[in-house]
Amino acid sequence: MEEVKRIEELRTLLEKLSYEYYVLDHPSVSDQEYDRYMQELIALEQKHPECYDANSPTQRVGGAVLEGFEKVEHRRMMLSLGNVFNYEELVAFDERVRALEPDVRYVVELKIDGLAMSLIYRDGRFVQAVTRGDGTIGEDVTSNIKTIPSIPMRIDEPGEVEVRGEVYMPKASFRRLNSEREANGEELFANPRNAAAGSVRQLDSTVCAKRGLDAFWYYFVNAQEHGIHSHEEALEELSRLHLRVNPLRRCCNNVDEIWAFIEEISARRHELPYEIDGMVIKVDDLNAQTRLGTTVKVPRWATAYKFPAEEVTTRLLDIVLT
Ligand SMILES: NC(=O)c1c(N)nc(OC2CCCC2)nc1O[C@@H]1CCC[C@@H]1O
Repeated sequence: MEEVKRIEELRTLLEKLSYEYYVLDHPSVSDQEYDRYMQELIALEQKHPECYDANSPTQRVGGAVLEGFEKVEHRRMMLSLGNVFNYEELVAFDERVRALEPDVRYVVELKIDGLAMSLIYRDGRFVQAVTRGDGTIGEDVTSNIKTIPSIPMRIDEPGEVEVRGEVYMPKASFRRLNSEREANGEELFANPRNAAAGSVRQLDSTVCAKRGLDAFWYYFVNAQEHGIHSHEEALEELSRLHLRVNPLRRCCNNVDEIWAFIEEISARRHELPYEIDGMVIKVDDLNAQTRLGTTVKVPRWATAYKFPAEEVTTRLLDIVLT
């Protein structure tokens, strides 16, 4: 009986250590100690097959190679974003919003250049990951998304929880992958976004596991049913559930505050360890979002400011030099 209790103890401990390392970036034990606990759990699980749990820390990688990806219909459409390209268009967006919501407050986030993803948890356990696809129908890429160590396999929230965010390939992973491919005479990926998309579409999750993907989560579906009233609160709730949320964001009360943040980030985006292709400006209050609604595919309560396209050379230099 002791060993079965130790299995649950180790699962909980390894989840905590994983959270500290991959989400807080503040490990409390050495890699060697982490590996010792993992080896102990693997050995105990082999002795007790009756304790098998697909959400155990030992089950992130491996499993069968898939024939293809199941199509999945999203409960709620995964929206895309309209774009603005300059200050004047940003002012026009704000005026359209303010016509309905005079006291609007925004949350401005980085626009991670990856691929949109939906995670489904049921009764506190990760059950499925689905790509955005066309917004209505996506693909089940659960086995690949399980390999991303910053994504918790268990959360402290009952019932059905869906969160959405962006899976991306950090610049360091991209450089390493392309130098390996170059050494093997393989075709290189053009950019981290393509490399992330190609990795998530691997039929063999052990390949995806080696690609060093990560993710930021930015949307709590049905947040209002969980007593959440604003986007900022939703992000804080995602953090409380141990999901990895990007801290580089700012609440803004007007266009000039938004523009100041855009200029600040634009100046330092080459230092970031991941690629961004703009900023996302969202109305903070969830009731105001509902009142503003959406068009066919994009919200009226959010827009993306896109950075001006860069010379190819600077982009390549950026990836090589940083
Ligand atoms: N790429 C991003 O970092 C990002 C973000 N920070 N926030 C959102 O908010 C969604 C919520 C409803 C409409 C857009 N979307 C993002 O990316 C979108 C998802 C689909 C197309 C864009 O990549």
